[in-house]
Amino acid sequence: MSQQSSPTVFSAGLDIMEMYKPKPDRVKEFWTTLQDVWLALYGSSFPTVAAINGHSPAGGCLLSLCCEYRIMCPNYSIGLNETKLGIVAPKWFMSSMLGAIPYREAELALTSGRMFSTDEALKIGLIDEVASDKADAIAKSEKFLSQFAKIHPIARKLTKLNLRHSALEWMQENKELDLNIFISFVGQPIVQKSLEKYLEGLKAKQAK
Ligand SMILES: CCCCCCC/C=C/C(=O)SCCNC(=O)CCNC(=O)[C@H](O)C(C)(C)COP(=O)(O)OP(=O)(O)OC[C@H]1O[C@@H](n2cnc3c(N)ncnc32)[C@H](O)[C@@H]1OP(=O)(O)O
Repeated sequence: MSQQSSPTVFSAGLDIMEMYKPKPDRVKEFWTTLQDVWLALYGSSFPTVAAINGHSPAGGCLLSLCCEYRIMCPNYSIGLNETKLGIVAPKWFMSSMLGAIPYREAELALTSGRMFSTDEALKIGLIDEVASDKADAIAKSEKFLSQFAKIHPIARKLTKLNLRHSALEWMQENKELDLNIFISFVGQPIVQKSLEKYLEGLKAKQAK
């Protein structure tokens, strides 16, 4: 079960400061750590559920998409908003989203970098249930997980991993390629300019 202790943020996604003016000695570790987290969580043989008790943009949304079930508290936002930062959600971010919502919804959401409210996310299937608060989200998560007590664990595990096999196999075979794409993409001046503008927007919002 994945849930967070911040009062309003489930996960703010990747640290933009690691991508803005990236330090060559850190960038490889930064990206491979993310790949490894995804491999471990998306490929976990255990049943997994995200209790989303706060905003969940980009990498935060990805974290929840790695789980089999998502329960979200009201009045927060969730989505893969990368295009709003002038960056591109990698192939495996996209395939994680496609595991939850139909292609058409994913294409519209990804190309516009749309963030969904809790109710909108429920409507398109990006989340599975709405909880009234964190305690309710945890109770609902436990209820979801408890149903697997009656299911043969090996049958459940093999079914899950077979369904996720091609995405997991792609990553295992292409970690280096994916890292090189990230490094060359993030180093481009146009990408750096976009990240700078996005960070300025965040600061301006905070100053209000
Ligand atoms: C081919 C490969 C291409 C590359 C692909 C890379 C994929 C990228 C994935 C990502 O995850 S990118 C990150 C996307 N995240 C966001 O867009 C979140 C932006 N933040 C927000 O929307 C809000 O901050 C919030 C999370 C909703 C919280 O709002 P709140 O009002 O509570 O706080 P703020 O005042 O906005 O922020 C406080 C403080 O935190 C800084 N900050 C917020 N998010 C990030 C972040 N992701 N990285 C670094 N810093 C972040 C924000 O600037 C404020 O900083 P200070 O002014 O206090 O220094």
